[in-house]
Amino acid sequence: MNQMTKPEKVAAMNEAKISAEKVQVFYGDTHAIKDVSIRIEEKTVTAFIGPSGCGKSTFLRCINRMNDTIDVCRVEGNILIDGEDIYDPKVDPVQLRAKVGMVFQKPNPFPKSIFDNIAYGPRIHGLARNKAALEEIVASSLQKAGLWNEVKDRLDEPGTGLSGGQQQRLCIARAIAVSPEVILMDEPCSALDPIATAKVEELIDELRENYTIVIVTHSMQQAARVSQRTAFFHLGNLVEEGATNDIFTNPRDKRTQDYITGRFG
Ligand SMILES: Nc1ncnc2c1ncn2[C@@H]1O[C@H](COP(=O)(O)OP(=O)(O)OP(=O)(O)O)[C@@H](O)[C@H]1O
Repeated sequence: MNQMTKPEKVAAMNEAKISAEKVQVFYGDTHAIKDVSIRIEEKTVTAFIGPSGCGKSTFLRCINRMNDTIDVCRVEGNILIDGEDIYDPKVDPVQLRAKVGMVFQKPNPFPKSIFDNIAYGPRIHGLARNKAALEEIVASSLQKAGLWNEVKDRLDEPGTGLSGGQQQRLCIARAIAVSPEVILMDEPCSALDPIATAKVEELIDELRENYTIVIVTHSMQQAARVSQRTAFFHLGNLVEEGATNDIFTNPRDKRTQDYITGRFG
């Protein structure tokens, strides 16, 4: 009996939160993602790296169907989250994007108060029973994003009045407010100075306790600092994926080695 249960347990521990199989993405005639299969582990930070134009953002956007919003874009293959096909016609993309939140390169707070930036998602998804419950969600989201102490006395002020780094943490808090399971980050620090970058990186490290995080970054130092897994893309192909430390110290493919040693890209 014990012999039966043990392998099952091991399999469960290795279960992927996100599993992509033979994904192809086309923008009209441009074949941007070529036959990409990857398993992304739960409560782990996975970094997507690779030279400009290799398809990192395109593949990231497949994970919450943001590419649906681009007319010429066509996605083929399978992407499962918790074993469920996210491209199934029964899946509502709005619900999917609450479960799979996204943070963009440039902080993009709504032209609303700090409070309303966070309250917006919970309101449209009906997550709070009353005003007190909404206030509780706003406070806890800002706390989780490490911003509460800086903004608790100015919740009625515009989100756009915060510094760039604070705005990015506001956007992370906004993503957290609808209780996502996965957070996609597309170069979240590229518009931030080194101090704000360090704060966001610290936050990413804390968030991985509760969320599965996928981050696109041009900074190999950042990938090395924040991620446990790294995937290297090149010309639309996923060249290799593995433990971050292995990818940076012992890459299997010459293209990865050339990229991480600065020979191209
Ligand atoms: N909206 C779009 N319409 C047409 N082609 C696009 C679109 N977005 C991306 N592409 C093309 O798809 C390919 C992959 O682009 P993508 O932005 O995913 O690469 P990336 O690795 O994220 O690049 P970068 O690091 O420069 O942001 C490129 O050839 C790009 O020109």
